[in-house]
Amino acid sequence: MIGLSTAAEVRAAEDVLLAAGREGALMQRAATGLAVVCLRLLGRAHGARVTLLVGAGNNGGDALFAGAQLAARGARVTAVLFDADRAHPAGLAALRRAGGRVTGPEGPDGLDRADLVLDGIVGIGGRGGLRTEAARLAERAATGPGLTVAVDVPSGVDADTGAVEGAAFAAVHTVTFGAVKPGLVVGEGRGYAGTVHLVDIGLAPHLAPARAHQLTDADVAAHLEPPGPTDDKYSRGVVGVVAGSAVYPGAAVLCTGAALRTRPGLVRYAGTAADGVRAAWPEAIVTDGRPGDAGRVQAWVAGPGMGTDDDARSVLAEVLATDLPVVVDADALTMAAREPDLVRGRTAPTVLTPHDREFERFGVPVGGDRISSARRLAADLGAVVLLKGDATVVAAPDGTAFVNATGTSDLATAGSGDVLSGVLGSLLAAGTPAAETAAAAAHLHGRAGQIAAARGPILASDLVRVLPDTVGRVRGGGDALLGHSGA
Ligand SMILES: NC(=O)C1=CN([C@@H]2O[C@H](COP(=O)(O)OP(=O)(O)OC[C@H]3O[C@@H](n4cnc5c(N)ncnc54)[C@H](OP(=O)(O)O)[C@@H]3O)[C@@H](O)[C@H]2O)[C@@H](O)CC1
Ligand SMILES: Nc1ncnc2c1ncn2[C@@H]1O[C@H](COP(=O)(O)OP(=O)(O)O)[C@@H](O)[C@H]1O
Ligand SMILES: [K+]
Repeated sequence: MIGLSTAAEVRAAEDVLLAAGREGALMQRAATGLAVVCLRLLGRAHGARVTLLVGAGNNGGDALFAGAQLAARGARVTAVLFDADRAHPAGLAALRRAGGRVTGPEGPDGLDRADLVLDGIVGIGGRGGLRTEAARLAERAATGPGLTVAVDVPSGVDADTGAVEGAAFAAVHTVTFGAVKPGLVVGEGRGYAGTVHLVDIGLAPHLAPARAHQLTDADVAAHLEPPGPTDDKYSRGVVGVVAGSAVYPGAAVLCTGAALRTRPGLVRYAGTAADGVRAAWPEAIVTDGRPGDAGRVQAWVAGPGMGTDDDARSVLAEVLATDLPVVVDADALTMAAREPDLVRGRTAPTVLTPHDREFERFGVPVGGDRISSARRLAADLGAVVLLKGDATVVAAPDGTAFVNATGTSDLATAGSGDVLSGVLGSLLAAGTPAAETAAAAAHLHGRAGQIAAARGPILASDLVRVLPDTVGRVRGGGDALLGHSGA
């Protein structure tokens, strides 16, 4: 599991080392780690043209020291100082000693010919979008030839939330220090950070336990244990699906198929799409009656394509009245938003899976801080909230959160959410803790998207088709295989 630490948590850990007089060492570790990544990205130092955008804080100091290391190896380094009087003095001296050039925001910045641009404008001390001068140069960097690399955090991105208010530096790579910050992997910030590289500067022993996490393939593999010699079709966890309708059986077919393909023990279906489900999945146990007619299950998935009329409402209420885990998706979310008391007060886990428009039906739009929004709704309803997006966020009522690392825009296709709810129901039926299980489902769904899209555009049914292969590859520790960048 990768911990995501806020700026305050990072500063608190830094303070312990600063109190021990280690300030210089911290910055040297950061700058050296940064220079090493830059060298790797450049492939060579000698003759490479590097522009540093340097703000007045320690973030600029990191850029200056790293620039000095690159200059010492023969790179042609130009530092653009936004505030010449306040630039990190030791960093500036080091750059000058190594032969780097120094200019101001109006000077010859080299951006039009740069091989690499380092964004040391602001780090975790930044507030709001970039100021005018910084915004102008960030824009030129984005449209110029140089590979854009952010120092610690892309300037203009809120390190804690990923919110971007105004202009920000668009990085292809971000080299971050001590811990991955949430804003690099969630919301708008994710798009500005690009590939995240974590540099260890010795903070780990002093960091507070993270309240937000990213799962790796190894974490998710623990939810995908193959059956043992004493297992049978019941012991692996039976999932029940209430979804679809006679007119629209597609959602039921996708959801049931995803549940079957994730953990092929037993899936029961109850509802008016029974004929369609039977035809598509002869392995499912199907009834056109009520949930109570379906037989025993260990978790329910309710919602995709089930409608929102009185019949649908009574089916949802029946499922929510059980003491079993329930996934509330799609039409079931619409009904739960109208009547939150259907969910509040349940003792068994409930997992709500809204996208932004469905989330808003519960009263408040998501806004720029997706983790806090998901946490608030989770605490309000006493339910796990899986907020879909390019980086899906999962929050538990106690504030524990997860940000998914495997999202791919290929998942933006009709029925993709129905597949996710089937995967999730299947994993929840094993009885594992709901929030981490929801995060594991989002991870697996994203991996399925990556695998299915390797050959071209995908349909939701392609996700279902590749699920067994996806499970196998995740079990096999596929992080490297699948190009997981993580941190
Ligand atoms: N502590 C340590 O030992 C270590 C710290 N490390 C590094 O230090 C970084 C934190 O440094 P920090 O605290 O000095 O703040 P920092 O991010 O440079 O920002 C302050 C500057 O930004 C400016 N500014 C603010 N908003 C702005 C905006 N919207 N647009 C434009 N400018 C804006 C603000 O200007 P002011 O408001 O003062 O005019 C001020 O000049 C951290 O991210 C990591 O890189 C590592 O070396 C490891 C060891
Ligand atoms: N741009 C994107 N990048 C990554 N994932 C996405 C993107 N757009 C949608 N998704 C994912 O695709 C799924 C879509 O779900 P949903 O909107 O419920 O679709 P549907 O209702 O058609 O089944 C979610 O898991 C969401 O996280
Ligand atoms: K920065």
